Amino acid sequence: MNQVVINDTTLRDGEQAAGVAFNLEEKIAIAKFLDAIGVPEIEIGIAAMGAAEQQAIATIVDLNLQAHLLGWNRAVISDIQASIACGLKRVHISIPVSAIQIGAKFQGNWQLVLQKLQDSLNFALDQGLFVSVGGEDSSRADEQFLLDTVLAAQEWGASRFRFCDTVGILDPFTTHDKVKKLVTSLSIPVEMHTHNDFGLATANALAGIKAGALSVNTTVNGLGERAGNAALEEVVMALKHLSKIDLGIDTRRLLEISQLVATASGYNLPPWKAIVGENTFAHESGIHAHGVMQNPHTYEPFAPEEIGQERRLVVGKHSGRHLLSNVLQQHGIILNSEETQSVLNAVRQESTQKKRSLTTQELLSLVGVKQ
Ligand SMILES: CC(=O)SCCNC(=O)CCNC(=O)[C@H](O)C(C)(C)COP(=O)(O)OP(=O)(O)OC[C@H]1O[C@@H](n2cnc3c(N)ncnc32)[C@H](O)[C@@H]1OP(=O)(O)O
Ligand SMILES: O=C(O)CCC(=O)C(=O)O
Repeated sequence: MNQVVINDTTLRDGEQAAGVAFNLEEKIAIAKFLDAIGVPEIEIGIAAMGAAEQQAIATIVDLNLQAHLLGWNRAVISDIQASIACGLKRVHISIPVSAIQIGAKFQGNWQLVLQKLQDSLNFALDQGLFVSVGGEDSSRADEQFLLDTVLAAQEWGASRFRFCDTVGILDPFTTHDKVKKLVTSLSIPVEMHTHNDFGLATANALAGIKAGALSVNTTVNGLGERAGNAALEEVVMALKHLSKIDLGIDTRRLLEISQLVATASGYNLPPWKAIVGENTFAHESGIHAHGVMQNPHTYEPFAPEEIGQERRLVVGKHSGRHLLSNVLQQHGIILNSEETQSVLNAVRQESTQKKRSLTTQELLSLVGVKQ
């Protein structure tokens, strides 16, 4: 299998999440971090948005990162001129490809859309740029029209095609079928761009890769339009552990970049967020904690250190004797069986009342230890 690459779009689709607006420092920090952990390509913004965005793009270009930097454009020559003015050498040109999108935006005039693509593509190629072409709403497009469009883009000189499940309506099986058809008919690589409206963005990205896609769009924390995109941390870890594809990303810093983007976006993650949520390596339930204390693999799919996280054993409503004794022993407290059960009952009561697990201090004061 050829090497699969990440093209992270936290700074473009990620920032399109309603209510998210990164400032220049945050954009620079995110771009540098993505580069530092080995993300090979970063979609850094939309120059057509105006002066502030152009300044941010140009500043990131000037950082001379290892990663390839890509700018997002409509099939509009002035958009591409704006990208060029920022110093970008790679541009992505997007056109709508489904009947519903072409109907709403171009009154159903698909010839006009193709003409705009050809004109803007020619313009970008004349400037010596690498050009990726995106099919907005590829998943709802007529399959023959989509294929004809992509074949035309390939013939006109596009270097890659982005298959977009713009409204996240695919499942992994349908994704695999659709992407396989494209991959077998094209000589340029296919890139996956999947949305999470039904919670399937990562699964669909993986299905596309299994079908032969060689590039995948991600965003840190899955940030993005509506329910978001395929999450960088999920795609990287699922490919590594489930598909045995190591992308060479420094996974030990995934938690750190997740926290950076969460802060910059102004949105905290739910504790159960896959890979980077604060509970992904926390064990409270008696049976789980007992198992983990014998062998962490009983209830952990990989070691927490692999993403820069730490394991936590937490005493709460669902805890059992083994966990409780273990925690108390760490504080020099050894109880007999009856005493342990009585503390456990008190833990259940207090935890239910407080609607959370207990801090060590709260546990110790239940046992009568003064701190
Ligand atoms: C699925 C996606 O995520 S696509 C990316 C979406 N991202 C964004 O929209 C964020 C950044 N966007 C912006 O800042 C603005 O929308 C701009 C600068 C691109 C355009 O702004 P405005 O000129 O004010 O237009 P507005 O956003 O209201 O409407 C979009 C226009 O682009 C046109 N358009 C939409 N998609 C495309 C396309 N792929 N190629 C060419 N034109 C397009 C629409 O038909 C409409 O054209 P019109 O002004 O001639 O009617
Ligand atoms: O890049 C494109 O072509 C469109 C990307 C996009 O954000 C989407 O379709 O959801």
